[in-house]
Parts: sequence; structure tokens; C-alpha cells
Amino acid sequence: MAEPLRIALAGLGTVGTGVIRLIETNAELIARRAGRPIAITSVSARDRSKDRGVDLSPYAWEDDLTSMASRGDVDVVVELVGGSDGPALTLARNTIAGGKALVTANKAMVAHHGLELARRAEDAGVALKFEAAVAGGIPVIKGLSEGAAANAIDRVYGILNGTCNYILSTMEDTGRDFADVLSEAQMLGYAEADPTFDIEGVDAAHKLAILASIGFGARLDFASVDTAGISRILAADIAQAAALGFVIRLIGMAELESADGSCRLFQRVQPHLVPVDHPLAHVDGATNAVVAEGNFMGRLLFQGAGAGDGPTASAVVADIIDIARGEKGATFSMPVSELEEMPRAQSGHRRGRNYIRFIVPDKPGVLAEITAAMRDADVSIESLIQKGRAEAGGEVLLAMVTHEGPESAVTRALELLDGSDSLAQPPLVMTIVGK
Ligand SMILES: NC(=O)C1=CN([C@@H]2O[C@H](COP(=O)(O)OP(=O)(O)OC[C@H]3O[C@@H](n4cnc5c(N)ncnc54)[C@H](O)[C@@H]3O)[C@@H](O)[C@H]2O)C=CC1
Ligand SMILES: N[C@@H](CC=O)C(=O)O
Ligand code: NA
Repeated sequence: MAEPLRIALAGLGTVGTGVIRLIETNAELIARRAGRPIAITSVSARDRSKDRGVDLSPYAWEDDLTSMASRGDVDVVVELVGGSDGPALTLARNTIAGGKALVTANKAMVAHHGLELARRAEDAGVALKFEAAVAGGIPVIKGLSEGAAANAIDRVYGILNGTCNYILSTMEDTGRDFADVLSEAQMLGYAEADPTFDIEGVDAAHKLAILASIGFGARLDFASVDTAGISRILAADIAQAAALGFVIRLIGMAELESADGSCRLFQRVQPHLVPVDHPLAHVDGATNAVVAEGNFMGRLLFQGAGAGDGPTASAVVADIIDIARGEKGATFSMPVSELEEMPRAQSGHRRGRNYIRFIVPDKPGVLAEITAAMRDADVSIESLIQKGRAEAGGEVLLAMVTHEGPESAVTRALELLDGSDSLAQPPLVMTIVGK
């Protein structure tokens, strides 16, 4: 058999230790599939003495992870440290500059610096791969850039954050509180080092921007993703959605909009109400699901574990196997110079049904003011529910479902209510997914 492919592993947390376990457990099978053995030669992390449940003694230890790129016994650097900048980015740049291949699971770094790194990798003639960065163990990057390569894709959407999906589906099943379920998701290794990236939708936005670039052949544009998370969702919203026949899911949606012969890029991450009989409503726990629509293939659905040590390690090692086989591929499925610069689409003209939740003081006149704003902005109300009766001076939840109409009308109605005494907190708007 050929010489081993030598790996430097930077980062020994959830994913890094998963990669060691996977490479050790399936070594023989991987070597047969890759055509050569995969050998970890060196490792690096913050704390050398920490017990990680894996034996690190066969591997050389590097104190400074950024210098792993210059080791003579390394062909591929695997970056599993995280963070869009800092040591992860330095290591990535050093690796490519040193003529070595880079595998990373770091969606934050790819979303912010992916084009620069891809250009550097093209110039250096080395592979840059990040299957684990989007939807963890699901081979969605491979699926879009290889399996769907012949198609013009105009819509990619789905559930892209395991932590949020775990929180929402567990709250729904158990009625437990947000904070309690979040700490469980952290313990299970799903959450980012800073979990606000998960719950505020930023992690899903990183992934959506990468998918949109690969799917549409567009220049990656993370800054234009319109992003909202799940931190304002109350148990009462989940109960209210259930009473109306919906579940709540954080969904990323990217779409190409054609107008006047040019294409605009719509990218948004937002909690949505999903009908209980929709396939995305059955995506529970840390599972992710990605739907891609192409002009010849129709609709593809990718579903599987979006986070966690085993599934994420599986995607990392798949990239390593590709490199062992000598497959370089274009990082964003085509050379960076071929990616099209697309202006951002405005969301106002999009049409849809919306769920709008208000927390209001329980006093006369409040409902009249809210419905007047809807009338003045031309928002048609399908149903309106007020929950409970508060003690004097207390607040109640008012949930409204609108008929289908332009988003700009809802925005206008909420502008009319901005600063009103009739609202105890800013309203929460969630788009309703069609059947
Ligand atoms: N946990 C998951 O389910 C998934 C994680 N990812 C990505 O994989 C990467 C790693 O994630 P996890 O393993 O969950 O993180 P983690 O926090 O469990 O592990 C990070 C590792 O990097 C090391 N590290 C961090 N900063 C360092 C520094 N300045 N110098 C030296 N070592 C440093 C830590 O010591 C630790 O060993 C991140 O980019 C994350 O976004 C991607 C998909 C799924
Ligand atoms: N924090 C992420 C990990 C995988 O990308 C998530 O929860 O999905
Ligand atoms: Na993936």
C-alpha cells in the first residue's frame, strides 16, 4: 500500500477527539477506501494534560498550533479550533502558504474568509475542504457541488443549526425552559464555544451563506444574510403554534430572484411556523435537513445529524479521504473568479402569511390600536387570539395570523406601532411555511 497521508490535528475538543476515535476505529476500512493509510502525526490544543478519553501518546504535541503548518511530517492540516479569525485563520493561511491541504469544520472562518482562502488555495494548487462546516455529518457540500453539479439551483433552505433544533423540539416535547435545554445542548457538544452564535441565528447564517455560494455559483456574502434567532421565543409561542397546527423551527432560506435580466440573492435565517404535516416539522433534536431545488433534478432533501462528535468527525474524515485519493476539486464548486457577484434582494416584496406575537398590557384600547395599524398598513388578519386575563396592570399574549400579503405591509404596520404604549415589548414576527 502507498505511503500514509500525514495529518496534523489542531483542536482536540468535541470534533477533534471524534476524529481521533474515528480514524483509530476504522483505520483499516479507511485505508482501503482511501488507497493509503491515514496517519495522525501531531496534535495541538490549549491544555496538554486534560483527560479527553483518547490516548495522545502516539502523536507529537505542538504547543503553538499555528506552527503545525510548517512541520516536515505533515501533508494535511485539520483545523478544529473554531473562531472566524485568530489562531484558526493564521493556521489556515500558513497551511496553504506552506503548500499543504487544509480541512476545516469552521463555518465562521469560511463564511468570513472563505473566498480569500479559496483564492490562496487555488494559487497554491492545494485542496481546501470543509464538509463538516455545513450541516455536520450530512454530505451536503459534496451533494451540491458534485451530485447536483449539472443543475441550475435557485433555492436552498432548511434547518441548519442542531442546537436550536434541539432546543425547540425539546421545549415542544417536554415543556422545559429555554435555558435548561440550552445547557443540555452544550453538554452534548452541539453548541458553539459562544452559544449566542447558535441561538441568535449567526451559526445558521454562516452555513446558509456557504450553501448559497456553492449552490448558486454566487460570491459568498455572509454580510447580506438577514438574521434572527430563537432567543425571544417563549414557551407560550410554542404552545400557541401547536394550537394552530404548527411547530416552530429555525430555518435558513436562500433564493435567487431574477428581475430585469439580473439575479439578486435573498438570504435569511429566521424562526418559522411549520405545519405539523410538513417534512421539516418532523426534524427533531440535533438533526439538520437541507432542501435544494434544481432545474433538472427537482427537489433534493438531505437529512441527518447536524452536530455532535461522531457525525462531524465523519464529514471531516470524508474530506481527508478525498485528499488521500488525490481529489482536489474547486473549493466553492467552481474557481473563485467564476463566482458571480450578486446584489442583495430586498425582502419587502416577498409575500407570505405571518404569525405576529405581541405582549401587551391588559387594558381597553390595545386591541383597537393594533388592529387599526394593521388596517392602515393593509395587513389582512386571518385570526387573532388573546391568551388569558392578567391581574390589574399585568400583560397578556396576543397572537395574530395574517392572510397572505407582502412583507412590506407587516413591516409598515409594526412601524406604525413602534413606541406605542400598547406594546409591552417589541412584537415577534415569524413567517408561516406553506404546505
Ligand atoms: N461541535 C459540533 O457539533 C460541531 C462543530 N463544528 C466546528 O468545529 C470546530 C470545533 O468545534 P468543537 O470541537 O465543538 O469545539 P471545542 O470547543 O469542543 O474544541 C475546540 C478545541 O480547540 C482548542 N483551542 C481553542 N482555541 C485555541 C487556541 N487559541 N490555541 C490552541 N487550542 C485552542 C481547544 O483547546 C479545544 O481542544 C468549530 O469551528 C465548530 O464550529 C462544526 C460542526 C459541528
Ligand atoms: N453549533 C452547531 C454545530 C454544528 O455545526 C449546531 O448546533 O448546529
Ligand atoms: Na456536512
